[in-house]
Amino acid sequence: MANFAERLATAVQQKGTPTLVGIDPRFEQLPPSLQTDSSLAGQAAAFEKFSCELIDAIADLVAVVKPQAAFFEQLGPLGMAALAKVVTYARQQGLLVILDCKRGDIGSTAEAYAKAYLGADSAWGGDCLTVNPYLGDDSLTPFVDQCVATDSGIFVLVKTSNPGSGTLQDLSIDGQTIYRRMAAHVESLAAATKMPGQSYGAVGAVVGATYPEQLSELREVMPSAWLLVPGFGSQGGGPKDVAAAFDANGLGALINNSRGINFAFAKEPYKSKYGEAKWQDASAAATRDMIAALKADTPAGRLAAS
Ligand SMILES: O=C(O)c1cc(=O)[nH]c(=O)n1[C@@H]1O[C@H](COP(=O)(O)O)[C@@H](O)[C@H]1O
Repeated sequence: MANFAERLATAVQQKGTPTLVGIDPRFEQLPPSLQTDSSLAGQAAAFEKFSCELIDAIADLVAVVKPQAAFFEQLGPLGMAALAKVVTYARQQGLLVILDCKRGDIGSTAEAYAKAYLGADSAWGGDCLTVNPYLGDDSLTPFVDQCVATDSGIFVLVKTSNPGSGTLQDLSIDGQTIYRRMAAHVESLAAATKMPGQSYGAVGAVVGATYPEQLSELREVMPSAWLLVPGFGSQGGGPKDVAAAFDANGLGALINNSRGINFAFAKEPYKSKYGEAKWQDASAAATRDMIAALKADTPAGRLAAS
């Protein structure tokens, strides 16, 4: 099997878009027809149905999905079982799966997380995992080793999209911000996991669309790292904000949109056109619109198939 960076680049080229659909089910925001049973079992069944139908709606359009574990985890074991089925279903539809679990712990424990989530033969079968690096460099090593052993990948939090991300990440130490220092470490891991002739390694970085200046700075200092860029749509980021995340070929960045695609049926212009009854069509239309916007206003327009 090709390594993660190569599989990702190939998949993005084939679909011709860096659009990443986040799967973030919220029971009270699901189409009302799926809100019939609010017991934990009922919610878990609704999440599974919603997620799989969402995957059906967008599988031909995008290369990657990112299920957010938190929404499934809040339902306990039944939610986690639903998440496992969603991951399997997404992979069966030919999509790459980034498990958004934001794991991180001391090295010996991180090893267990890495084994749990990374690789086709792991219990969760993820192609990729989001990782919280603030326990330090040794906490990342087991994830990186597992990526190399199983042709999988990780995205490390560097500059997150939330309003409070500056509290810690923007602090300056010896004239350098913490996020910039983390970026240097991610770049060294990305470069070390790069195969000869490849542009990117198995280690990528999360950088929010809500901080376009930092996104531009971080693209430059992490030339070997794929960027996962959340914050598009509901958090305020737009195509122009993410344009600097790409390389000259339109590769190197995945732009995530969760709520804007999941619940498109509840917002104009999709609400009037599709409504709740055709919520899957609304999600597909919102995805197509995002693809078109990224194509028009970012280097993603240079992707071969676009
Ligand atoms: O790692 C992430 O995906 C992530 C990092 C970050 O800095 N900001 C961020 O919003 N996310 C996740 O990306 C998704 C964004 O959702 P929307 O704002 O609905 O598009 C959520 O699942 C967040 O948990």
